[in-house]
Amino acid sequence: MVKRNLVQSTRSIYLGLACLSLTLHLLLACFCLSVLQTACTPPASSTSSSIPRTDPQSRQSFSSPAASSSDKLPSGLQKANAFDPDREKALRTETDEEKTQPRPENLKQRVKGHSKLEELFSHPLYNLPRPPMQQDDWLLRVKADEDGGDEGSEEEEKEDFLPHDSECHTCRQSTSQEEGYDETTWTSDKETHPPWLRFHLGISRWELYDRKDSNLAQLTHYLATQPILRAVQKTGGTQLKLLITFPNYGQALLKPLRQSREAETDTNLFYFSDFERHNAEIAAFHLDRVLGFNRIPPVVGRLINVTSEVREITTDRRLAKTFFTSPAGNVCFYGQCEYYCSTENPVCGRPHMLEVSVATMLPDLSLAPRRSWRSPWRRAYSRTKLAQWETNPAYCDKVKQTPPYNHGTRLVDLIDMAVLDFLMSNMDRHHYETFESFGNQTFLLHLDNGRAFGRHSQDEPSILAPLRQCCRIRRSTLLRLRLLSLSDFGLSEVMRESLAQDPLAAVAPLLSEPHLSALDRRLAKVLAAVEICQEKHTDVIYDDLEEFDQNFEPQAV
Ligand SMILES: Nc1ncnc2c1ncn2[C@@H]1O[C@H](COP(=O)(O)OP(=O)(O)OP(=O)(O)O)[C@@H](O)[C@H]1O
Ligand SMILES: [Mn+2]
Repeated sequence: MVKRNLVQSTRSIYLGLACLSLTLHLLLACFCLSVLQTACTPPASSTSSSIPRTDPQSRQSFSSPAASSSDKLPSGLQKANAFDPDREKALRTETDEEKTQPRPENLKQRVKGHSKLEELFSHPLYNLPRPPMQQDDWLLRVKADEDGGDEGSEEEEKEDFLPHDSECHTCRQSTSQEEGYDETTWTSDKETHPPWLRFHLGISRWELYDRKDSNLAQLTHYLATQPILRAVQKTGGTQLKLLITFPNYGQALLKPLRQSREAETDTNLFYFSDFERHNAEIAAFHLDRVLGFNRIPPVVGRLINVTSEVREITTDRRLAKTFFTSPAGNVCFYGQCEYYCSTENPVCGRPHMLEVSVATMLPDLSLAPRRSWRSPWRRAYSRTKLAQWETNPAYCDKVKQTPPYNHGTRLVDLIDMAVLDFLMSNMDRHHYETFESFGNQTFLLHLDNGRAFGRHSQDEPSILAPLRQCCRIRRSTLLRLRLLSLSDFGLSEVMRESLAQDPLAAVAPLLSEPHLSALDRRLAKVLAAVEICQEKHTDVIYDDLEEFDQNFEPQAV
């Protein structure tokens, strides 16, 4: 009996021990699993840093060293994280956010692969070698540190960069901190400069900007998104426009929407009476770039709140006085200027939001003076008189003998401008400007394009008078025009694609289809005009490609 009890109790002890050992094994297994999982999951910071970034600014030197080093992660490491659900989610969120942002570079990515615009820009005619740059080929230079000491010179440089307030008559001068301006930390190091300053420092004797410079996309993004700290009326010219200032002292010229994009200019209206068009300013910048000129300061479209971004912040009393609420409940203003600044011609938000064009300001005149030239093909600006060039077919012979058109590239530069203006039907090119420091050896600034793209159903042959009368054209311009007339590219197609990069394209296309097809029709007319010239003359082509390789003549061009 005693023996039987002993056997039973021994059996239960063994059973208990077996259960205990099983529990311990289970616990050990759980512990191991959890430890192993932790070892496989990267720390939070490395998860986010391995996310591919499409934002070019995150690649810039402005980003922290940690962020930039993450871009250099070996591809194997990035692959190991590919199936992390959290990371996948974060990736999706970031991509969705980016999609909603009006970033030109995002749009560019979406069309990548079959982008006619990119194909065009990769053509040798859009990548012509420039002669080596001399010091005086740059418009501005960062002041050299004469003492050799870094710290002292930084202060000096900061002051050199500060914009002068030449346009501001009614506003206060005050310290930046009070007004909400950023503290400037710019040094002679290019990487510390905001996009507007890089643009200024990149202006050369030959062009306003380098199309391939990544700063161009940053500058347009900057213009489209920076908070507006100040808005005052801009003097000069005849129509209402504002000078706006951003927190890091960048400035831009703002032109408001005054008539719908579809409205064709009344044929009975004098060319100098038409309203300016905000979309014309934007489209002109794109057209000039597509033609390979790079002579228009970058312009973007933007939706602004006229109440919070103009009325409530303006220090311009003359402007503030003209605000009112329309019977429809929209906030309107009309400002003070020569043309259309009256209650009968208000600029109105819906009820607050207004489409505008925002153009980068050129360096202040005190830093980079400009010379204004009266165009020899200027219209009479009279209701009764005709200009000389309209009545004298041999007018160009006289111009060709007159400085500065008798020497260098000035005449073909003017003809480039006439081609641009004919394509967009701009009859308002009475003057043009150049940077004084470059003398006569420089490009022409194509400023003020607000009266372009007014009519699509008609072309204006008189705008081509300089080409028809002088029978002269730059070879590189002609070859690019021929390239753009080929079905592989198509001016209207590349323009449609280029304009789709603008933030306002999300509201409505910047140029309607009839305007785009007018571009193709007019391009054919320019090429026909050159052919007629070539039938009569032998010296039509100004060969600016002579010094380069002769292979620029593409087979089909
Ligand atoms: N991006 C710019 N940066 C600096 N100055 C500019 C810029 N655009 C225009 N300006 C200057 O401002 C002046 C007026 O601008 P704009 O010609 O666009 O005005 P406007 O009212 O259309 O003139 P107009 O009535 O003569 O057509 C120009 O002559 C030029 O000197
Ligand atoms: Mn104008």
